[in-house]
Amino acid sequence: MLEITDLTRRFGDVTAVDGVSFDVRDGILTGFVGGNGAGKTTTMRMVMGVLGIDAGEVRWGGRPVTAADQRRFGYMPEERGLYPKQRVVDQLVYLGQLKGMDAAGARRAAEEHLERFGLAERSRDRLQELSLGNQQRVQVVAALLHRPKALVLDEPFSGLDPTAVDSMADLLREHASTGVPVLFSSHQLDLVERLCDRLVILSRGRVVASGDADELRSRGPVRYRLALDRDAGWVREVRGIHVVDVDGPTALVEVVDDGAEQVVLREAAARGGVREFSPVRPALSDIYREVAA
Ligand SMILES: Nc1ncnc2c1ncn2[C@@H]1O[C@H](COP(=O)(O)OP(=O)(O)OP(=O)(O)O)[C@@H](O)[C@H]1O
Repeated sequence: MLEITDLTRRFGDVTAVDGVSFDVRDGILTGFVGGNGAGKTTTMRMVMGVLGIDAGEVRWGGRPVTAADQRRFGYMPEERGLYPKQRVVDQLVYLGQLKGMDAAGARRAAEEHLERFGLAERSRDRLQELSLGNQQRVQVVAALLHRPKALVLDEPFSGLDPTAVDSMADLLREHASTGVPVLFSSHQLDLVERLCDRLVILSRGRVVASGDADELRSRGPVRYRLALDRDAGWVREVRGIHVVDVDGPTALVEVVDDGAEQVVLREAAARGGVREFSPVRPALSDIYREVAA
């Protein structure tokens, strides 16, 4: 497990990362979400040891992380950093060797992963001849090649088409299922919600929420959908609720005072013609907007 405690980094007057704490647990995917400039990249760089830490610490396996540990992690940096003119497979073999693999083992692993991503036929191409999405896949292969002990990926899904997103997600899940902690950043909340076991939401350098999707949703407002066979405008008169929307015979209401939904239900039943009265789980995007506001 990677434990990130009170991590802080300043650039001049800007505190890019401000006392950030969260765990990246073994065997699951943790999504790191936040808007532009929230501090995701800076946090990941500190975890990987490519940027100094002003305060706080990163622990691995219960003790402070070392440079030797970080070499055994897989990292996909924001600045992708592969060589455009070098052939795909040669560059993967080279990177594998830098990570301590022998040439034959690195070649085998590279070919296996390229095959997996449908890139086997491109392995002799120069990187710059590939589409941006395929270059991205090669970049992820580079991070995975040496069977890393932990994976830290900065925006691995950006620019990928839906099929590539699915194959990338399968690959990450497969690695996670071998007990590896996986942390990846993304702007795409819907994607993170679909793929992740846990989410960490960052805003202006601070963690504003973390947990699994259900836990986060349960912090959101409780809403009910009401559908009648006649106009639902009367809900506006009910106390203890906030009316989010009324559209003819349907209404969406938010419970402000505990139990106020029962008042709505009783009133609806008394008026007759209730077709539906059901709780609505808030979308994670609503929670995100609320906590990141
Ligand atoms: N090397 C640097 N020098 C000065 N300021 C920096 C540096 N790196 C990051 N920052 C600032 O730190 C803050 C956090 O940036 P960071 O890149 O970590 O955010 P992010 O969440 O990864 O954003 P994005 O999703 O846009 O990549 C921003 O205000 C950014 O301008």
